[in-house]
Amino acid sequence: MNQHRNVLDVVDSLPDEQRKVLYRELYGPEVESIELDTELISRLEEKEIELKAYKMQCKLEELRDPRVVRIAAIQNKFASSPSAPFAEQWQIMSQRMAELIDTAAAAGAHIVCLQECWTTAFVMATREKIWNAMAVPAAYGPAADFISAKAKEHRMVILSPILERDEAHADTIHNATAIFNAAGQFVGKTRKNHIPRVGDFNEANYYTEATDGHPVFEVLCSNGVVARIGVNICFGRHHPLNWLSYSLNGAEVIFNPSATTDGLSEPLWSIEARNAAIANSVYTVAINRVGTETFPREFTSGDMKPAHKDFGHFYGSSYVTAPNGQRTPGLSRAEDGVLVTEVDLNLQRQTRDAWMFNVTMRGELYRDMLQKYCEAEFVPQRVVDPALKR
Ligand SMILES: NC(=O)NCCC(=O)O
Repeated sequence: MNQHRNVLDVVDSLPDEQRKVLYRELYGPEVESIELDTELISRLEEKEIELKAYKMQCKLEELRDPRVVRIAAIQNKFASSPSAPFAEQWQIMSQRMAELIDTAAAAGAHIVCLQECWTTAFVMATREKIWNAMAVPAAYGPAADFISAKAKEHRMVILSPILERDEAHADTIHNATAIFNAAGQFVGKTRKNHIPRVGDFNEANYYTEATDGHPVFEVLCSNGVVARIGVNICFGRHHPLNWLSYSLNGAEVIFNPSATTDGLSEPLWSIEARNAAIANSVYTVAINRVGTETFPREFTSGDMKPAHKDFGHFYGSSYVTAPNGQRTPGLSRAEDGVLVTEVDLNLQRQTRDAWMFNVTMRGELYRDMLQKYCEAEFVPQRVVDPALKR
């Protein structure tokens, strides 16, 4: 069996009747595919780019116009080699990214998000500081100029997750996402709130937890729709309060640019971003890298395993979930791809009106719990079985 088949490939190979039942149970009502230009698809085959496009369902409302936008996720391998000279790595990577962004534009995307730290290999496993040389400023410099030009060319909002060098703050390094509007202007940046300390993800050697809260960016799409977007970077997807905070600040779509490997998180992948969409009545866009990145020197991870030069396979499988839990099929586990999803942002309010999680959330209950928990004198609220009492 092809090791890169995923659950939907298996579901798709079933007889129609069974496929429909399983699909409904796993992913909600089946999403509609968007017809794509066959010439475009064959051009993309030559470039080894998978393009999938879907449309989420949403009811028409009597008093509000639909607010339809196409949101896109890009997942890709590191196109260069981590052993190549740094300038060459950037050149090859940006060339490949140009093809992927052009693909999203050709499929009519209004907002596109790239994967976590797209400008570099996922170097943090090594703990070597030489890679800091590849960090770039968010608002200016090579990555910003490149993304700004692409945003302007395609009149597309672009979310560009980078390894950031903050020159104004003593050259510190951060894991950030820069947001550019459809005119190519820098809108702002946001940083990673939760830094992993698991497996080979040794990111605390490079940067610290963000202190900028949960900013939500209100952006104007080229079709006139205003969308409110948040960016929950990678490891933050394991933290429900992180998702909640973007949603409380008004996010309608929360992107989750990630880099995560099969031995570690794959069983969690299809659950977490989808659950966050349901719990917060938002669209979520989970994006993961693909491929295996081999570094020039061995590293260890304090887990008693032998030294190694790669940290496993990034399994892609990027997908989108709607506020009502309906989700798209994922992109491939192994190939570069672009996932375009047409959504009506009105579905957020429709879902809230139906389920009322926004009304039943009991904010004050959890405010009080967290307040107590954060105090040094915190005593857990436990009731002990008398049989256990001495
Ligand atoms: N990039 C990153 O935060 N990865 C951590 C591993 C995971 O969250 O699955």
